[in-house]
Amino acid sequence: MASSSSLILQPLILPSTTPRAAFSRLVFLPRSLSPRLRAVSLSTIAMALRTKFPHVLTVAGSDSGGGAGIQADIKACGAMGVYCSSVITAVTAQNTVGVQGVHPVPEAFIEEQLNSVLSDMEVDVVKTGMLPSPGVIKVLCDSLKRFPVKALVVDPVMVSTSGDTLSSPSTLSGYRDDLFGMADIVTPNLKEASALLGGMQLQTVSDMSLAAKSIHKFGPKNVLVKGGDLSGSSDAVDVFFDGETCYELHGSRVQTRNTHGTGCTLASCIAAELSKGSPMLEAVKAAKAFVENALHYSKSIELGSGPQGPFDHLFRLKSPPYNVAPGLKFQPDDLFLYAVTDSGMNSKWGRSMTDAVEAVIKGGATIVQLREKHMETREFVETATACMEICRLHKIPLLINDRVDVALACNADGVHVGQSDMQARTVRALLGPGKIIGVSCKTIAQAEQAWMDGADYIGCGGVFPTSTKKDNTTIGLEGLKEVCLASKLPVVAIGGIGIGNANLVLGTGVKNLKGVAVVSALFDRESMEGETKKLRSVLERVLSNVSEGTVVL
Ligand SMILES: Cc1ncc(COP(=O)(O)OP(=O)(O)O)c(N)n1
Ligand SMILES: Cc1ncsc1CCOP(=O)(O)O
Ligand SMILES: [Mg+2]
Repeated sequence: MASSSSLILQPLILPSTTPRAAFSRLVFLPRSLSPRLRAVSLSTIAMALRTKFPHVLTVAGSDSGGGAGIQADIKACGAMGVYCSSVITAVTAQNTVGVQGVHPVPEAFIEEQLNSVLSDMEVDVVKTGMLPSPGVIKVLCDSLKRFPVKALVVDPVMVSTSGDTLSSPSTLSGYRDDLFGMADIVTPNLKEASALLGGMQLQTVSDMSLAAKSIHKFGPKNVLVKGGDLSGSSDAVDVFFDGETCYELHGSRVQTRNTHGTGCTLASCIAAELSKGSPMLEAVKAAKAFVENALHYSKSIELGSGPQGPFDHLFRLKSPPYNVAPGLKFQPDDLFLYAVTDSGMNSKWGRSMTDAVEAVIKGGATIVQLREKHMETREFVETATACMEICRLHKIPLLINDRVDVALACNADGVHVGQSDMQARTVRALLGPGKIIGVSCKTIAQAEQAWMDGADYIGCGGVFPTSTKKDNTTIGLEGLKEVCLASKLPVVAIGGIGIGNANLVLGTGVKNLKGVAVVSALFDRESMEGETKKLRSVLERVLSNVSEGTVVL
């Protein structure tokens, strides 16, 4: 083995994002190598370590308004951290009012653009948008046969939301007979799915499932039917079919006029995620979350006088990182065993907050809230940051009680607020759409307000008398049921709950009552892990009895 004196330290300039990453890429070569061999070795290593930049090629039309088409695709891919090249199939004159003109690019020149990019630039995924004529579809299919790529995403753009035609009806057979068979996914909206299926009526989610299955027969590996235009639906439901299973993907319907380009963006984000190596369903979910976030952040944009405005793909550049960092997405079932800490109890038993959090997670807690009424702010942030690390490791959401500032500082998954804390609507504005917000409610009116304010769940209680929270009114099981039945939100019960009475709570069998939140029954005990395990097994037993129809009291 060469001694250190016979080694040269040869830093290679290789793609790296941080100084630390650059340092870890320094390469040692023996001094004894001839300069020529050294040069050859270095270039071989450089080639081997070269970072391949994920690359999406979009084949679509230009939107002069910048909200949809090629412009949306490039911005979306950039926002997802992916390189995007573009083959332009048509130039459109459009704005927020509608499409004023379409100027198709000659097919031979589309072919030339495809050749230029595909022959040279290592494209991973091709995404298609506006393909104005059957001839363009044929040119594209031929190019893809000559230059195969890892995946093909087809957004069968036919008519703009303003009702203007973007591709001739004769393209329908080109899509169905030629392009779909090569596609990894096709992403029609309701109108496009209906046109592809000869005018089939699509009015419900089950119609969408049928449509997805029928379109799958044309040959694509996966189909996503987008339900953004489904009338009477309070959320944004898309149906994904992978040839075996149909999935309903629910998202929140963002109230905004700035929706121009959502279809192009969704398909581009799917392509971008695929180019990074994500599996298809994960790519679709990530794309849907991106679009939902972008719509949220763009609600206040005012551009143009028409009915449909553009949104901001690059919202992440302007938002503080804690607002957009992907945290744990809220799942109502996370409320099943909700552990709420108490520093008084921890110090009584001589344990740190981190040990306490680790113990309840090991015992089976499904979500944790740090409820610290007296801790100094600096200590609270440090403790919360340490607890966040533990929770992240175990994929358990961590919420902060009352203190939005602490939640922001430690990038917690969310905040729980009560009726005298900051209003949930303000918390939502500060935390952004991706974070979890819980609100304490004792009445139907409070539950309605929590829903309107954008809360994710309700904490309802005290169900039984408790000495943990002073002067707290007890609402009983009846009060709990009343709030649950009046709200669409998932509910967690709190107050005086433990191993001895958790069955009474979950045994009510109310559908949106998802779990129990517990302080003293876990933290004012010698073995927190053991107590959490016991409570979890009680809850699981009740749940299985309830789902079999037996209510255990
Ligand atoms: C899950 C859960 N539900 C209710 C509460 C109570 O919150 P709040 O009414 O703000 O009272 P304090 O906890 O702040 O005393 C909660 N913390 N968690
Ligand atoms: C925070 C809170 N909110 C309503 S009751 C309560 C206290 C619950 O504590 P315990 O589980 O010890 O009864
Ligand atoms: Mg509070």
